[in-house]
Amino acid sequence: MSKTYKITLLPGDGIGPEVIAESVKVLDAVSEKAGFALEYTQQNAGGAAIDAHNDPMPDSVVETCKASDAVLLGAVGGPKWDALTGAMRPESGLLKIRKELGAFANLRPVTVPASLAENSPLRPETVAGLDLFTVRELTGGIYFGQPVGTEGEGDDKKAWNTMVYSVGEIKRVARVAFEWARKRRNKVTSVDKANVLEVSRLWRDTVIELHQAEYSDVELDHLYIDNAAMQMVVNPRQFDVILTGNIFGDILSDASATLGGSLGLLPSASVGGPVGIFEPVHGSAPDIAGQGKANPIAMILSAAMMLDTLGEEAAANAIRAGVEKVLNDGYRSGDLWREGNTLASTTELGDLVKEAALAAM
Ligand SMILES: NC(=O)c1ccc[n+]([C@@H]2O[C@H](COP(=O)([O-])OP(=O)(O)OC[C@H]3O[C@@H](n4cnc5c(N)ncnc54)[C@H](O)[C@@H]3O)[C@@H](O)[C@H]2O)c1
Ligand SMILES: CC(C)[C@H](C(=O)O)[C@@H](O)C(=O)O
Ligand SMILES: [Mg+2]
Repeated sequence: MSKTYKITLLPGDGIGPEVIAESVKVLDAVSEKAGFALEYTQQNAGGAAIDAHNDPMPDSVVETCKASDAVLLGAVGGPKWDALTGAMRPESGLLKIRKELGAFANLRPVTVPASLAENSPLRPETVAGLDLFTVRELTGGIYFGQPVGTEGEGDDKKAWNTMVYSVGEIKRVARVAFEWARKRRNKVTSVDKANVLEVSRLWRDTVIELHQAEYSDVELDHLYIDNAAMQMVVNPRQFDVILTGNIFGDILSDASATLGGSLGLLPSASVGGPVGIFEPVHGSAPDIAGQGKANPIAMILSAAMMLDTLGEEAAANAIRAGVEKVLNDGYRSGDLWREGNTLASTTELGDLVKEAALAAM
């Protein structure tokens, strides 16, 4: 009997459904060849769930996710729902599912194959062959801290959010970063704002203590977030694993999209709980939705990270090899296209990656 994994698909909004379809196409092909099966349950999330159920993440969807082996998520949000506030926003639905699944560590790798270096807005020699890995805390910090509120009227109207971390929250995500560093080039750069924020002072002290107690074999340094954002584009090769909090990681990981030249390339895995969520770094890209222009590679590589987590590394590696082959052969969606490349649509890229992945098995 071949192994069957239960996957919940949350395509979401905008380009979410378009890129999810390509990842499923690739997954179906490699799983069949590798001899395991994926059984999908598709549910609404974000704006699509607001439209269908008046709730961006209904409890029934959370229960389906909890009962599965992994969740593949496209993207949520868009102009249609932008006037909504608080828990009714599509983005709140995403925060809810991350929290409910205990996905406190968001892994955001960035690799730039030599063939992509010419597509980067940065110099090819700055980015060719680059390989870095951000571990972003995902269920705490200013996204979740209390109190949150708005009060008053006119010029006296105020609003506030609170950035809170406990030692326990910092330690558990820092451990993830140190463990990944040991499997990679053995270096962690912790990014904070300890020159200004109490919460960052605690972050830095806790990372230093944990490092001394359990991970002194790993090289550790610290950068302030403003400097880190600058270093990311000027000298990205200094980084191996970047460890940072929720909002700094959000910003820094979009900045890291400049390295390969597009957000449409960056996958992520949100892990730590019993069921992982595999979601591209990008959003619903309303500006290109419905036009066949979306780059499906971020979503396809997120699906590969899902297979790694399920223990199907051979199929995951074949997907990554397929993506690399297609890029080496010069195919590009519009976000990356330059003179000399071959322009490909979302579905064409999915087909090409599928064939190249199968050939790599
Ligand atoms: N994980 C998520 O669900 C997620 C992440 C980020 C933003 N969002 C939401 O998405 C909506 C749009 O946000 P935004 O415009 O700030 O960010 P975005 O990531 O959707 O788009 C930013 C830019 O990158 C481009 N882009 C993104 N993904 C691409 C892809 N796969 N292929 C080609 N180009 C791509 C877009 O066209 C756009 O120009 C908002 O509602 C936001 O809250 C959701
Ligand atoms: C849509 C939003 C809630 C989300 C985040 O900030 O975490 C997104 O920007 C991301 O990077 O996954
Ligand atoms: Mg983001």
